[in-house]
Amino acid sequence: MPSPPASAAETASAPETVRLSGVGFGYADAPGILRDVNLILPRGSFHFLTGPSGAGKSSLLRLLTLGARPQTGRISLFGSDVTDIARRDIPAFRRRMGVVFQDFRLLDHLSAFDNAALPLRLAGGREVGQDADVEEMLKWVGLGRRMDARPPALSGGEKQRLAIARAVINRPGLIVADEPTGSVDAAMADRLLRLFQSLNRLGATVLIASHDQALAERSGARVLHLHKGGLYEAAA
Ligand SMILES: Nc1ncnc2c1ncn2[C@@H]1O[C@H](COP(=O)(O)OP(=O)(O)OP(=O)(O)O)[C@@H](O)[C@H]1O
Repeated sequence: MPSPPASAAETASAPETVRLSGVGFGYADAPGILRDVNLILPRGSFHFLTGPSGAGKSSLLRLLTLGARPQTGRISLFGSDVTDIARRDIPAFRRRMGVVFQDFRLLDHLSAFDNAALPLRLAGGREVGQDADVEEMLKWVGLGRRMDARPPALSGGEKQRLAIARAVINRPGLIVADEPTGSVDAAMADRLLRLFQSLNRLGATVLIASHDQALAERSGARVLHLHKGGLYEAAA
């Protein structure tokens, strides 16, 4: 995989990247999705989040990525309490996270290359070597021959791999991925897992929501399980 750019993966001195304390969350027609959830992701840790469909995995990730606010409890990221964060302060936190959404959220009018390069462009400027980093990352996820294609011309698995490349290109301190291997075969799932593991070794904190229990077990990562609103750590 590409060598890390000068910007360090993790700059905060806080020992925990994520802390949820007594978090409760639900929707008007689906209350109590999360009840009194406590979670600490130490800096540089790697966790899988499992649970049946509808258990609230995506909802939990949405809280962590500041796409929703908890109804009770507190959330802190990189050592800062973000429970009542002002909207204008959210982008600064988001720039420190790489998020792989279940529905990919790619920009259809941009090429695969430009989608993957977007976080680097948003972070400012075009540093020497950035384009080579993007190319190398796209090759790593098997899109070396599809760099000029736009998302509507990509398969589901290709879109998923592009979404992952975009999420990690900036070496974020926190990587949050929602079913990042749901559309790829087992060999590619293992390859993507290795990418997340490499980034984790470089210092990133990683949380992956997945139905793929076997992948979670193969990863050797700690496994968190959501069930009936509660979060449990599976026995090692
Ligand atoms: N925007 C929303 N408005 C109302 N209800 C919602 C909304 N988003 C999710 N829900 C409901 O909240 C519950 C939890 O959904 P969530 O997507 O968090 O679960 P999940 O564990 O990620 O499921 P899956 O594994 O199927 O992706 C489900 O019952 C879902 O129907």
